[in-house]
Amino acid sequence: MGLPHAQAVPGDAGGPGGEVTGVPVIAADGATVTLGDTTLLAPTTFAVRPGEFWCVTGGNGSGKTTLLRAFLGSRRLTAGSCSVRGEAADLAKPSHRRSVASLVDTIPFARDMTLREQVTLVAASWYGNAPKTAERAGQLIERLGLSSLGERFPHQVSSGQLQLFSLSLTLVRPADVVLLDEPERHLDSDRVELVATLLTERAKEEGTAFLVATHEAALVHVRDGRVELG
Ligand SMILES: Nc1ncnc2c1ncn2[C@@H]1O[C@H](COP(=O)(O)OP(=O)(O)OP(=O)(O)O)[C@@H](O)[C@H]1O
Repeated sequence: MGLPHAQAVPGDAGGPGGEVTGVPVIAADGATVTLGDTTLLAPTTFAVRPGEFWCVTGGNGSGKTTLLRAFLGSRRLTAGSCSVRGEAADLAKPSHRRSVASLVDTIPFARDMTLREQVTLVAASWYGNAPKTAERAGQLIERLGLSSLGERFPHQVSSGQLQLFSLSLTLVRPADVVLLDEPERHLDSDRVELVATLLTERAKEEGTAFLVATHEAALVHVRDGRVELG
């Protein structure tokens, strides 16, 4: 018996249900992961263009994290392909790592640096050590409501605040594609709205493509397209 197929659902901005116009920045073509008799990801096909915000939905164990890891290049497919800017997703390629920012697996924190220092350090590694870099980091910290916590260490903030800090480490760098696995973790509904606004603004203003695995209606609501797994 063949594997079930994932279903791509168009959003308000049009999606895979219709013909994709423009060059997709990420594309899955029959992407499948099996391990022996176990299916981690059923064959999945869709394409996301620059500036689009896509959600990946489906029940627990339906393959959302597996799909994100396939685009990250850390999970090998057993059939089909996942490509970023026309090239197979492969973590070993510097060009791939430059294109893709992610919060899929836990980001390690430095215990002895403040939140602001860590976000600024990541920004400086991409944009150089300049006053404008610190300003950029500060603006993101402020947008995520962390300004008053910037001088604290990771062990001095709550789980939701740590999640916002992880998001700021992910979003402070340039990227063609951002992969997020349940960014709503530990966040109250006001913070989820804040994050949804920030992400969709970045998609529209900077042309970043987002692929976001989520169980959160507020994020699904703002999508341009959706991949339904399971
Ligand atoms: N290393 C592994 N070996 C065998 N099965 C695995 C492995 N990793 C994941 N799976 C299985 O693959 C399926 C997909 O897992 P995945 O983590 O992608 O699901 P998910 O949709 O992200 O789930 P959740 O909503 O619970 O986070 C699950 O049934 C899981 O048990």
